[in-house]
Amino acid sequence: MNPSIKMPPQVAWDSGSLSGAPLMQKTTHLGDLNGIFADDEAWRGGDPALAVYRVEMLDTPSGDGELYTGVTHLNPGRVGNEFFMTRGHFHARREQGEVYFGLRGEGLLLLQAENGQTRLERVQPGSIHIIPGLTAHRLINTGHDILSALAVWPSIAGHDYAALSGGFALRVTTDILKLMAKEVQNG
Ligand SMILES: O=P(O)(O)OC[C@H]1O[C@](O)(CO)[C@@H](O)[C@@H]1O
Ligand SMILES: [Fe+2]
Repeated sequence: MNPSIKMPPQVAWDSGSLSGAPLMQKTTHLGDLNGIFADDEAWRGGDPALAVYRVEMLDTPSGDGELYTGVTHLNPGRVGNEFFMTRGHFHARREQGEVYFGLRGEGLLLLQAENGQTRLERVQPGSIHIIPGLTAHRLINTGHDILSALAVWPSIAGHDYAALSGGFALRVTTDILKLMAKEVQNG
């Protein structure tokens, strides 16, 4: 018998769109992000129905050893002077890591250790981000276009949002971004 060749799901590298397999989708609107942005007044003044980010995921099995694959499409925008970002989370199973790949747009991946120490990685088409266990993660769109990043993570990882109810220790605003650009220029 001839071996058969299966067509796997596809990601369109330019748009980040997934196809060729059953998908799941979730859109997070500005109104869902109460308490996430520093400027509460600016958040209240925004349109709660505005889409901030959309996650499309392959509808694949869960359980020990299974991996999830998804693409986050984060719109450009700001609340006050803070850039649009994902809610951000630790994994409920803290030791579980994750890999992100930048597909389009430009932004930052904010990483935070359990002791509150933060670091930033530049996200751009082709960038690879190894998020180790015990590390909270959030995508931030600092550009003018949609920021899309592919993520692969263990299905057992889960999400812990409560551990970050006080917010991440670093906020990326227009002012901070200008400061960081200056530091890069000055070496
Ligand atoms: O759960 P948050 O912080 O809204 O971020 C969503 C993104 O994070 C993931 O959980 C992957 O870490 C995906 O569901 C999605 O890519
Ligand atoms: Fe995650």
